[in-house]
Amino acid sequence: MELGDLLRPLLRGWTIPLLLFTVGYTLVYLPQIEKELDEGCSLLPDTHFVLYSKRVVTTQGIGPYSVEVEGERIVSVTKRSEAPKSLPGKPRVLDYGNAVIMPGLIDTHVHLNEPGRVEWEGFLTGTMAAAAGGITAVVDMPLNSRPTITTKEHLENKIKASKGKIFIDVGFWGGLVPEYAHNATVLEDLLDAGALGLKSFMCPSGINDFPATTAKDIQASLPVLAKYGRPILVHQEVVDPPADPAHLMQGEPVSNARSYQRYLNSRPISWETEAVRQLMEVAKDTRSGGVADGAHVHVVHLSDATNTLSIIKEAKAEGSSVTVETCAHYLAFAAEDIPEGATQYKCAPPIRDSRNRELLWKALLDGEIDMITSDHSPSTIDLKLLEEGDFLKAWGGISGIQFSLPATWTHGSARGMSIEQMSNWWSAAPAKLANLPRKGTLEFGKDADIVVWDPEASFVIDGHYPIYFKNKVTAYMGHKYSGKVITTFVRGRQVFEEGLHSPKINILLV
Ligand SMILES: NC(=O)N[C@H]1NC(=O)NC1=O
Ligand SMILES: [Zn+2]
Ligand SMILES: [Zn+2]
Repeated sequence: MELGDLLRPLLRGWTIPLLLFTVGYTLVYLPQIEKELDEGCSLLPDTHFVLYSKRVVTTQGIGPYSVEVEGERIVSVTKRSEAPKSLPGKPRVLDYGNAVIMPGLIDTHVHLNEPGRVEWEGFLTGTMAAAAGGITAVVDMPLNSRPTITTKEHLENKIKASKGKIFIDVGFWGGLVPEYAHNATVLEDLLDAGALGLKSFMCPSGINDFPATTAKDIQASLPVLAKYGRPILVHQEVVDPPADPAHLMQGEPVSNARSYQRYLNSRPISWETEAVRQLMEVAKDTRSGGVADGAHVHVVHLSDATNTLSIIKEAKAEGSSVTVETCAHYLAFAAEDIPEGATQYKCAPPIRDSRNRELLWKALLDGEIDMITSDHSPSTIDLKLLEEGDFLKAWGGISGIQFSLPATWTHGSARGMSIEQMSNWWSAAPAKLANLPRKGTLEFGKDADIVVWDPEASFVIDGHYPIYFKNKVTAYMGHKYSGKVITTFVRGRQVFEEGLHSPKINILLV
């Protein structure tokens, strides 16, 4: 007798129950499993919990508060001198004592380079590093992925490439290049597909399929951006006076290319000042009643705190809709301290002298610079030419997303910066730039995007330090910082806690 013959009479009576079970399983149980999988995206099993510490950064000031999280949102922020008790039937209380509970950082200037250059970085490693650094959302730049994100199709392709690979919220800037700058349909399609705004370069970007735009090209995009109430972010250098050919990573070998001063001379302050002068001319269109009223111009990675900043201040005072960021590395490092051949410090515009660094800090503290980003722009290690130490030919870009918080805190607290100021530059202001109204502060109804960190804990980034971004060459290596991230929550999911990451969460801001 075959096995089937044996089972047949047994199954006969079971046919209907089996059928019912299958249908029930598919309709009721499978969705439940999906939900549990999503819940498994957190290191914490709870979906309703309370965070407490003596130093919570709220819109009412910093102090002892409890922050209640339910699902993805903050459902209450309450002042109280003691941690609430964990009682049966009540949400679990996580008491972080004297640590700081703060809105997660939002880094609006990050190059994740996927698809197309995953050997440089990627969604997985880049967002793991961000989560470990207390960053709960990044906005990815349209370069250096391949293709660059200049059309709707390219953006859709990038969104697809991110599926199942991200630990935090990720949004996207679209790219503005001369080919489409005057084509409103292409730009509108890109914005409709979810781009949070546009980004362009006023000088060669180092990536061939992302050519430079002129101020006129940028001006042409502004009425489209006005219609959507979105910003254009601009890399503010123009090759003026005409090039020292060395800066373009081509040309003949140049003597003393290992000297940082040599590199600094190749990209003078005048490049930055002239670009911003041209840009602030076209930004006049954003003024109230102007042809691009509703659009916004954002200057990325300000490195010069002298003439360039003065022009930006003037444009703001005259009513143009303008903001400016600087990067953690301009606030942490100074040209005089960069060793010969140390190309891990190469970026553009370059890190300038310590006098300028102090002026950048003063401008932040005086409210003249609006926010800070990482401009995390990695490449493979070989492109950094660490052995030759050739500053003129090495890839220009600093990897450091994981260290933004400790670097800002260490250098800022030494200059009188408060935790609330830091939170404003790293969370509230970038949320506004990227138009993310549910993010940036700890308030009722907002996304539960939270970092808990210890300002007093210090550490050295050495060869043993766990670095999560892909290519572990960084300007921050060898330096000592205070400000250790304890844990990071993204929309109520605990995605990082002291060396451990949750499974990926896969949420996009588009
Ligand atoms: N292409 C690219 O990422 N360039 C960036 N690197 C850098 O240091 N400045 C930049 O604009
Ligand atoms: Zn740039
Ligand atoms: Zn950049």
